Amino acid sequence: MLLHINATTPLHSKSKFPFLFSLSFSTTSSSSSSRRAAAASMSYDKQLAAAKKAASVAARLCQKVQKSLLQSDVQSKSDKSPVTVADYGSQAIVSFILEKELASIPSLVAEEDSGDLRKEESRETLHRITELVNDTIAGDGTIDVSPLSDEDVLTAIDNGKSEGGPHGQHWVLDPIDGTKGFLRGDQYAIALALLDEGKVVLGVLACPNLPLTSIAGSNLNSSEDKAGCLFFAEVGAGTYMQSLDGSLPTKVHVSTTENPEEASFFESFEAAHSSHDLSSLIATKLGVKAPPVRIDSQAKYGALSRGDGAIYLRFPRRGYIEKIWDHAAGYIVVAEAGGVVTDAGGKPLDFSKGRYLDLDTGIIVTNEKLMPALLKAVRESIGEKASSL
Ligand SMILES: Nc1ncnc2c1ncn2[C@@H]1O[C@H](COP(=O)(O)O)[C@@H](O)[C@H]1OP(=O)(O)O
Ligand SMILES: [Mg+2]
Ligand SMILES: [Mg+2]
Ligand SMILES: [Mg+2]
Repeated sequence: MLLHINATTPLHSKSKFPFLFSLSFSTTSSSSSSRRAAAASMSYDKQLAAAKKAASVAARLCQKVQKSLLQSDVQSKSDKSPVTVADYGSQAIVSFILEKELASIPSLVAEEDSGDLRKEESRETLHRITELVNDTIAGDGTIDVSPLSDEDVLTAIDNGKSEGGPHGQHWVLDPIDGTKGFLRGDQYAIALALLDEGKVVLGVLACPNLPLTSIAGSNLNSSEDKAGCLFFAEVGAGTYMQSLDGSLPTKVHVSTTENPEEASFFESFEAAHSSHDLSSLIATKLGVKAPPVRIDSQAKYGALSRGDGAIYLRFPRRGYIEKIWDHAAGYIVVAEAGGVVTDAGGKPLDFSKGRYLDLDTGIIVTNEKLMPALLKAVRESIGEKASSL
């Protein structure tokens, strides 16, 4: 293991953030060096700048809504999951800003669509979303555009209908990941990533309620630190974190612990999203001593990327199909920080198959040293659960 004290960013010759000071631990790995090699001829700096701007402005819209959430702001989708004016507003803003900053309509794979908003009974809701989008854009002060109409907002939302896939570039967006956390006033994230030829090449996670300081051992939902975090990663260039109000970025790295007794693990706050029983069995088998840290959304990946915890376990109920927007940004934020993300069978996640992830049972995340023991504990625990049914 090497200890780097960086006055610039000497990670590789294609230095992305020469103005940074950072203290980081790093390990050399074949997977990260091959990612670097693949990235050597490609720069996504312009797209990353656009993505950071889009996610930050969308986060402002979400913060405004979370402060004054009205009953009428929340609706139910056909799958019974909640959706709010902020989910739609955030998607419209990200879609609109990407188009404006990059001067072309983005191919966007995003969670929401305008179907319900086009219904007659949603007219008032749509007006409220348009008003929120226009107020947020005007409040930013750097986006030169005349106010958007309801139709402009619907069109921006519907840009998110792309199917993704293995060819070309596609943006991947969850405008509010963790809507249930958002409604509770807890953690949520605006998660934006870029796929190039089926691979995630950059990711941005805006986490408005995540403290800038470590949440290890603290009650994160009552923290006084309200700045919010913006994590960003570009393939081959590492992961950085800054405050949502624009502090200097610092480089982050996953926990390097090899000892499960020192490791804490993250899982969904919602028991309906991931089996708490199975993760408890895995943690016990592995020798983890600390109780689980339950957080909504991809904020888990952000917190993991800076070493607040060492493991993330996610086991949705049988039959639930994971979507690429629920993991793409989080995946690269953790991978570029030195972490490993696989399905429960140890296979890397494949983001090239369209809107869905095709995977074995669940998703697990940790550092390279702990992964073999974690995979063994996962395999044994799943086996025990199956034989006890
Ligand atoms: N039944 C479910 N099982 C697993 N995940 C779900 C389920 N319903 C919604 N989700 C999605 O899981 C993610 C949040 O999981 P968690 O917060 O538990 O990590 C969100 O993307 C949420 O969607 P959404 O983006 O609509 O909030
Ligand atoms: Mg949703
Ligand atoms: Mg989501
Ligand atoms: Mg969502």
